[in-house]
Amino acid sequence: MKIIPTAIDGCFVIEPAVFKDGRGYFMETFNAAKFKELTGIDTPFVQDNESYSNYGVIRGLHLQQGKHAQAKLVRCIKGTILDVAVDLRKESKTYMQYVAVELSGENKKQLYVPRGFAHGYSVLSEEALFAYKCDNFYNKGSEGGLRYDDPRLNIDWQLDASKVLVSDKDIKL
Ligand SMILES: Cc1cn([C@H]2C[C@H](O)[C@@H](COP(=O)(O)OP(=O)(O)O[C@H]3O[C@@H](C)C(=O)[C@@H](O)[C@H]3O)O2)c(=O)[nH]c1=O
Repeated sequence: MKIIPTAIDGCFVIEPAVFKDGRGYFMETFNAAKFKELTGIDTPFVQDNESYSNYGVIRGLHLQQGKHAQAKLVRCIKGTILDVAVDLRKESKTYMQYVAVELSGENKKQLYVPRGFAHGYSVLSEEALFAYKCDNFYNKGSEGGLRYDDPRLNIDWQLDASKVLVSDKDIKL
């Protein structure tokens, strides 16, 4: 397992060790002890989520606020996505800056998104299976976010604009 820092403090990429053999491969997708040793974060992840989407879907940019804030450890099991984390920590040097990382079933990279970030992703492949761990429970009443096309961010989601599919909830952000 390797930790690769990003341009934003506290947000980093994880490359798990992958053991390939004649049968296929094996990898640890999360190991609390190694995670703590390498990152210093003693994370009590309490919820695991999975979502499936087709090409053109953008989910985000989401966060939960206040005491319901969530850190997330995200990965793409199948397909390819562009994962985006926007720093909304008011005191941060990189406030309103973002990291964008391609995560795929092939590269097996994970992104750690700290509390105080808005998070989203676009689906670049025909289909994508996405999974993530959260260190706080889902709380509908504390949901907030930014629109995927917020002009202050001007994120290139790497999609054909005519194929973009966003939920009604996310259009209203
Ligand atoms: C996120 C979530 C949703 N739900 C329900 C609410 C709703 O009826 C249905 C779909 O919810 P959403 O449209 O919010 O799902 P989605 O747009 O996939 O929301 C997710 O997007 C990504 C980018 C994130 O970062 C996540 O934290 C989460 O906000 O699932 C839960 O029951 N538990 C959860 O933890």
